[in-house]
Amino acid sequence: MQKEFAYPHFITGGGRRLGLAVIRSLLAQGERVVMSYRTFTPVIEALMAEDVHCIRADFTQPDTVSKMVNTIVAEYNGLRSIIHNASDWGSETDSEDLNELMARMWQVHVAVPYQLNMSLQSLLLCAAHDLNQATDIIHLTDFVAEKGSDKHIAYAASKAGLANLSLSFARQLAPKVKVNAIAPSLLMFQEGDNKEYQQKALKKSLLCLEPGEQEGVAAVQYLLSSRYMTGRTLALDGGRHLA
Ligand SMILES: NC(=O)C1=CN([C@@H]2O[C@H](COP(=O)(O)OP(=O)(O)OC[C@H]3O[C@@H](n4cnc5c(N)ncnc54)[C@H](OP(=O)(O)O)[C@@H]3O)[C@@H](O)[C@H]2O)C=CC1
Ligand SMILES: Nc1nc2c(c(=O)[nH]1)N=C([C@H](O)[C@@H](O)CO)CN2
Repeated sequence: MQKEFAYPHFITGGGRRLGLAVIRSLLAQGERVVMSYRTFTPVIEALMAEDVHCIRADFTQPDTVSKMVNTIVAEYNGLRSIIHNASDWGSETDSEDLNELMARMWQVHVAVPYQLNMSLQSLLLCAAHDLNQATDIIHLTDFVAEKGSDKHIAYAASKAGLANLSLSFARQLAPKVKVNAIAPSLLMFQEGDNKEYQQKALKKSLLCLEPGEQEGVAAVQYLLSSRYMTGRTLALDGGRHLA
């Protein structure tokens, strides 16, 4: 199979909300995109029709992850970025088996991002050499990685692990690859969030607003355009750390 020469962005969990918004912003810039999805929906079908390379992978099923890695390595000579967006916001109250919950949180938020960074870093380095500019790894973490969460304990711990990956990979891959994190506290509510929950969540920050997915898109775009940031976290939290 002829290898593709344009260096695409690779984003995980691109089928909805922030991941999908990031894809749309990259396509609008004329960039090529490879994405992973877990659930096939009409959105995925539409992205395929727009020449987005959509690869199915459930991060709790290692064989689907390995197959995805093999596909990317076989079809591309380099990657412009890896954006780790896929996430499972698991909670202790919704879980009957806490060992399974912790294992799943670690798998989705730490083990697979680690595997992808280790397996695909040569493609990032190759693109950086050819483009003569640094390429990027971006981890979507969470405000609670630093502060903890009493309702999403395993989730918060796994996001802290993901945040730590940013530090290690920033050391390992500099100067050819920049590695940063984005830590939102609130970007957008879930459809099922009731008014009482939303009001309580909004009051946790100084700015008391739901910024929406474009706040996250702007942060991704900043990191991709920055020439001098690595090993850092962009905190998108409305001043919650001071509230
Ligand atoms: N929304 C917010 O306010 C906040 C978001 N964040 C972080 O920002 C990022 C984007 O948030 P948001 O858009 O709300 O995320 P969502 O929870 O809406 O979507 C996450 C994506 O991850 C995918 N995913 C979930 N589990 C798996 C799995 N086991 N294997 C593969 N993919 C999986 C989903 O795939 P599919 O749809 O195909 O099932 C989905 O597309 C996440 O990392 C999140 O933790 C942090 C703080 C606040
Ligand atoms: N994977 C996800 N992680 C998180 C989500 C989400 O919808 N998906 N949402 C939040 C909330 O914004 C929470 O911080 C306040 O309601 C956190 N992480």
